[in-house]
This record gives sequence, C-alpha cells and structure tokens, in this order.
Amino acid sequence: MIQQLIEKIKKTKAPICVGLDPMLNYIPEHILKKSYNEFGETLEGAADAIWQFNKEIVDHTCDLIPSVKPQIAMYEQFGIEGLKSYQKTVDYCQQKGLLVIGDAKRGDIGSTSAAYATGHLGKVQVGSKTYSGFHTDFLTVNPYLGTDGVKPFVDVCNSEDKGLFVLVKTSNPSSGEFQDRLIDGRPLYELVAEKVVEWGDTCMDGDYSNVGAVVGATYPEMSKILRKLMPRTYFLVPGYGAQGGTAADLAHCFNEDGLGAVVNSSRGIIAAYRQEKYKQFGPEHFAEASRQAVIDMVADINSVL
Ligand SMILES: O=C(O)c1cc(=O)[nH]c(=O)n1[C@@H]1O[C@H](COP(=O)(O)O)[C@@H](O)[C@H]1O
Repeated sequence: MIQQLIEKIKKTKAPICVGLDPMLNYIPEHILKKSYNEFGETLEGAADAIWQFNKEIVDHTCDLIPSVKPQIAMYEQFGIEGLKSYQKTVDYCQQKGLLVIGDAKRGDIGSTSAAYATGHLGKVQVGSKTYSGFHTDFLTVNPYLGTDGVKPFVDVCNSEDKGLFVLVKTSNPSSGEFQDRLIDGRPLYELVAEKVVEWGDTCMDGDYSNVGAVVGATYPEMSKILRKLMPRTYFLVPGYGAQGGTAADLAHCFNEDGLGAVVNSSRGIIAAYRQEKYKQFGPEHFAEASRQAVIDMVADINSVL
C-alpha cells in the first residue's frame, strides 16, 4: 500500500494529505442553512453539512493531492449520523482516486485490536458473506499496549495490503510528558521507533514498510533523530500550519530521495477562507480558498526538499 501512496505523491509532486476534520464552526452559513432546511437542526442536519462541506473541498483539491486524512472524532461527535458522513467521505475520496488515512488512533488488547483492524482496514465475515466496514487504506494506531496490541493491525496490513501510521512522537504540547521520558538513558519515543521498525520489517512494500510512524512537525530536532533511526519507515507529519510547524521544520522528515514523509494540514486547508491571506475568496468560495491553500502548501514544502 505504501507504494501506492508513493506513486501518487510522485505524480502530484505533493507530499501532503488534506486533513478532513470538519467542525460546524468552520462550515459556511450557506451550507449549514441548506442542510438545516432539509434535515432540521439535528444530528442528521449537522452530519449532512459536514459531508457537503467535505465534498466541495475534495472536488476542488483532488487533482492536486495524493491523500486525505479524515479524523473520525469530528464525525463521531454527531453519533451514527456523523459516522455515516465519515463513511460517505471515505467512499467519495476513494472514488476520486485519493488514498484515505483513517485517523482513529486505535489500539487495545490483541482481540480488541483485531476487531478494530477488521472494521477499519479488513473484512468482516457475516455468515457466508464478507464485508468491508470503513475500508480506509491506512489507519493511525496507538502503540501504548505494546506488540500484542499492534500485531493484529500489522497482520491485516499483510493480508489486505493496507498501511498503518503508529504514534511515535506526537505534535501536541504535552507529548513529552510520557514520550520524552528517559528509560535506560533513552527517550521513550526512540524505543517506540525501534519497535515500529521491528513491526515494519514484517510488512515491507518495496523500499518502504507499510508500517509508518506519526512524527509531529513541531519537534524538528527529534524528527532528525527519528529519520535516522527509521530509514525505511514513512512518516505521517501533522502539526504543519495551524499548530505552528513550518516548512523548514519538515526538512528532516524526508529522506535524500525527497520521499519518506507525507505532511498533513487540516484547519490550514479546510478553513483557509477564514484566514486573512485567503479572505478575498469569501465563504461562498471556501473550497477555492482551500485549493489555493493546497497550492501554497505544496510550493512551501517543495521549497525545502
Ligand atoms: O495522528 C495524527 O494525525 C495526529 C498526530 C499528532 O501528533 N498530532 C496531530 O495533530 N494529529 C492529527 O492531525 C490533525 C492536525 O490538524 P490541524 O492542526 O488542524 O492541521 C488532527 O486531525 C490531529 O488529530
């Protein structure tokens, strides 16, 4: 699966994914009004609004990008109706030729992880039939429970040709509370990185592994070390844009071949029309503002490669 992502990155010259993290307060009034008129101010109305919003952004950016990353929490907050919009978004993006990184950060004891892996990446058996639940191409995984919590995801990657991004060093301000703690003189994120390499060795797809790592753009010194520790691991790099990460901070996440990382921006793209820089588009043309923000992000990142 990682080779499919690499092919699309090479074709678009855009090592990015657009984070589809819709919040109602980013959604322009005209979309909200239409959905509320049809479904009322209900969970169904909200779910319809986030779907319409996503669809327009995808329509305006899909020719420029290789991948998207819907964050499931943004959908789950609207219950089942929200999850239906998550599913519709995944289907639509895949129809448009995009690879979908499901951001669900799952991980549990082995048997429960196996069910998560089945639901998000694999196939479930129902009597004589099999079905794909959310059928995303990649999934973010929390490694806190250790190898037996991660292995079921790796197994599904091998049987279904899917991919993972395992949290190694996250972008948030408190990430160091646990991740930077020294164990036998070494930070925990390095030990997790070594495990990710070990898990990934069983799941190679060409030069890179289908088991990738999440490495935040907000900790550039650490990404430099991690890039060396994990030469054949693809990085999903969140934290660019809204969280303060810059192109200069990203340079170390890439290998010398210009590959090795896919940079996410969510609010910076989907809510671009609210930024001073893109205000001229106005809320009616929010998706055109997103398109321009994608063009600017790609140019910015390519300038450091
Ligand atoms: O796994 C992730 O994608 C993730 C890991 C991390 O360390 N930091 C992080 O921000 N994310 C996600 O990346 C997205 C960042 O959104 P923006 O800050 O709006 O670009 C959100 O969906 C986060 O949940």
